Amino acid sequence: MRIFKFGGASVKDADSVKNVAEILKATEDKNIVVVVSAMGKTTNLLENVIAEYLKNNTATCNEFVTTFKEYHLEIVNELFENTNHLIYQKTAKLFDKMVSFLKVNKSKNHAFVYDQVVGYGELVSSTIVSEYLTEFGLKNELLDVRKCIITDDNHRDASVDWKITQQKISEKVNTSGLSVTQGFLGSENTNNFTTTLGREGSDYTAAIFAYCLNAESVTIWKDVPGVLNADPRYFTKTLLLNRISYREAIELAFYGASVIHPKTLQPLQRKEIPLFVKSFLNPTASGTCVGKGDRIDPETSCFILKKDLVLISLSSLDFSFMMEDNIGDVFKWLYTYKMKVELIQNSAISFSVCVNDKFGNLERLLAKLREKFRVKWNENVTLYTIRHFNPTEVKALAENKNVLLKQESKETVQLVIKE
Ligand SMILES: Nc1ncnc2c1ncn2[C@@H]1O[C@H](COP(=O)(O)OP(=O)(O)O)[C@@H](O)[C@H]1O
Ligand SMILES: N[C@@H](CC(=O)OP(=O)(O)O)C(=O)O
Repeated sequence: MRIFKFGGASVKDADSVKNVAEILKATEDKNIVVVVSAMGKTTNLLENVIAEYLKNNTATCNEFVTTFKEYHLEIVNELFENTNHLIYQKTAKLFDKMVSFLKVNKSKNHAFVYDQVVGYGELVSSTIVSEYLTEFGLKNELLDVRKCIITDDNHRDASVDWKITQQKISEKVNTSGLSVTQGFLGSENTNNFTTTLGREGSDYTAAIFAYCLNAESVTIWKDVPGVLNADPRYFTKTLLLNRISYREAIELAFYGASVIHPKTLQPLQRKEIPLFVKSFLNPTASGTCVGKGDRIDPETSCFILKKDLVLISLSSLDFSFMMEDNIGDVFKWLYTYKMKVELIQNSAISFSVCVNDKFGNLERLLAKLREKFRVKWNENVTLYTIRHFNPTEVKALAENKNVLLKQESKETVQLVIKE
């Protein structure tokens, strides 16, 4: 049994969906679970629907809904010649369900509404991919992942209930055929409402299936040749990493190498299931293999960056030390306001923390911190991380940049830079 994950870029238009079918056709193994994400940038589009909906901007919300429908219908029109094909009814049903949720919903809980709406990206894309594979001659079963992955009710960042999920996946997945399912989604155990596993969480979905099915491997198909030693969006010279250890991959993903979702690696490492990162543009190339061991091949420095972070610097109002009690309070509030902590540094009377304000709570956090500390902050900072650095590279990176903070350990240098 193998797990293949196709992300937004690999199903962004009709040609890409056709390419997915070609990749599956060329694979000798027929026992595959295919995990698909929403097409292209659909999740961003649905985030706009939700934002406008919650602001009661009905006209703008409806415009985004129309764009969502038209985008998918254009892909369907190109994929299916028969205008009476069942796919038209199936997609129309999903569109109607989404719209009627928006009509009848009374909840103002952003995270809850978000999960109920954003999930339609994956529900529509998996339906189109599954129907197209059938049309193409690849018999498959469309699985509702919400009947397989069971989570708590922490909407937008739900945690998996591994015991029930294991049981459900074993029951629902036909291990001798091709299944297509949705990435990113789960459902609440108590009432079946849709939950999501965090943005870009479909890689993690693939790892959950792999873990529960004791899969032979996971392959995530990307628009890059594999894991590179630097983010190709920001660095012109990059090198393909042929092989990396789980530990190295966890570190890279944690520091922000967005090619692999950080939660993906732990379940795979626990069962020593290899992860292949391959190019859907060049499927026969070997890509990157993440597996056992402790090295990276080739041995090289890796450059990662995270943008749009906030650096908060605190000092005590009365010149007292920043000790356990003060720091304990800071962490309690960071947790309460759902800040993702990227880096911390402290001295006797000051404490700096670089955070990702994923849920838009910065103002509230700052207000709370001001009750107890002198607070300074810088928005829109970038955190650069260099693993296996050499000093010349660090110097070159920092040149002509406004470095607000630097932290160095044996293997890693991190710089917080105001661009
Ligand atoms: N170290 C890296 N190696 C390769 N790609 C990277 C790296 N860091 C960031 N990326 C970015 O990750 C993208 C692929 O991941 P992602 O956008 O999540 O794909 P998908 O949504 O299709 O699954 C690449 O297009 C690339 O811009
Ligand atoms: N569609 C979701 C989940 C996901 O993982 O997408 P992708 O595989 O395209 O990163 C998102 O954009 O967050």
